[in-house]
Amino acid sequence: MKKLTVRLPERSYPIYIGTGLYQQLPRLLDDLGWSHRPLMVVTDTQVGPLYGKAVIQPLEEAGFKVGLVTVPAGEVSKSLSSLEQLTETCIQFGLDRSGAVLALGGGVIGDLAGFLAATYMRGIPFVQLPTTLLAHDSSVGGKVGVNHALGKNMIGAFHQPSLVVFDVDTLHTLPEREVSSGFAEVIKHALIRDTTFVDWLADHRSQLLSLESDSLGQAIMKGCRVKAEIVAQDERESGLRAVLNYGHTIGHALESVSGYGCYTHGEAVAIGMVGAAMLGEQLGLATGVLAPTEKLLKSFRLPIRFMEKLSDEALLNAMKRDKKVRQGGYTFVLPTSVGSVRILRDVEERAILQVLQQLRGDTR
Ligand SMILES: NC(=O)c1ccc[n+]([C@@H]2O[C@H](COP(=O)([O-])OP(=O)(O)OC[C@H]3O[C@@H](n4cnc5c(N)ncnc54)[C@H](O)[C@@H]3O)[C@@H](O)[C@H]2O)c1
Ligand SMILES: O=C(O)C(=O)C[C@@H](O)[C@H](O)[C@H](O)COP(=O)(O)O
Ligand SMILES: [Zn+2]
Repeated sequence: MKKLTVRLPERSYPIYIGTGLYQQLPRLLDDLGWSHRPLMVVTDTQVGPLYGKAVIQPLEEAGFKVGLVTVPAGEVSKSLSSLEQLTETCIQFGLDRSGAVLALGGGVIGDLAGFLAATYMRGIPFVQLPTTLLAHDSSVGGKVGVNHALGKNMIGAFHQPSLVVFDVDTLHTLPEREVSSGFAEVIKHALIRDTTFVDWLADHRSQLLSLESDSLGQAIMKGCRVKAEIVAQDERESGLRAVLNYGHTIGHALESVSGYGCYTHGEAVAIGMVGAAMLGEQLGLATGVLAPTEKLLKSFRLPIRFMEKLSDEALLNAMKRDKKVRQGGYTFVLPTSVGSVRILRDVEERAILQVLQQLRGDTR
């Protein structure tokens, strides 16, 4: 088991990455001083039947009172109506302020259950138990929330977990599409910060896609390290943290305009990173970024173009509502070279339209 600490002034917490970790949950919760606290496990219809018992049984045997609540699998569950249902279940279970939430699943469950924990009785602690590769990103950093039809993650909070336990054994049941989707955020962490990580990903592609545990554990650790270092410097995104949004200006627009769930989050971010590379090169900020970005994403089976039918107007409107926008100007995280990025405000609409044109081509 490997350990990494997210260092924050008032609420540092550990991330454990390894195999067979759910057996150790009672001890890890005891270490937090949580012995015998009531716990509510939040999961989805796909993950619950696979891993619910493995999480709950050791905790019950150690004397914890554990409830379980399940939402439908998929992005549609990241909604205010799910939050309301979860809140009702917690009240009926008798969860009080001595209790805690355990988020067992991918990023949808992490964001939703984390937001439940942030709002329930004005805030109780929670633990992230990520089960997708993508969730190496979502389980770290404390951004929790739900979607609105008009925009991704429009309703939410910053609420850090007390602990992250990533049992990589769970990744062996992930559908192939979700494995690739997860690599989009791993690649993002490399592209924003670390050329050697970019090269390492290209060199280890076949081991990674076949989920070879040593390489996979290393990729998760490297990705979490990039994220943890940035969050430690800017917990609430007053500046630097926005670099973690690389590919998300276009990515989030694609997700909301195509209808949540049409593209996975990772697929949308992959296309968004290609768009950012096109824009960066067009604006003269960078050269030689687009081709390696496209090559790396394609090699991890990720899309690099989007559907013809999505309109410019709808995508631009969504980008105007992006959370990075200040006083109306389109805001992008753009590459300056492979492994480094900068934030650019007030990007001209004409330049964005050219990129959207270049990005069309997926006819699904
Ligand atoms: N808070 C953050 O910092 C942050 C960062 C990145 C992404 N996100 C959010 O994360 C969400 C995407 O997360 P995701 O890609 O994990 O999606 P997800 O949670 O919907 O999981 C993808 C699919 O895989 C299934 N699944 C999960 N684990 C499984 C397993 N081990 N075996 C078999 N099936 C499994 C799920 O049931 C689901 O159908 C988006 O809403 C995105 O906005 C948040
Ligand atoms: O943690 C962050 O900060 C990120 O931007 C990570 C992103 O991968 C993630 O998708 C996040 O949820 C986006 O945040 P948002 O504030 O743009 O909704
Ligand atoms: Zn993301």
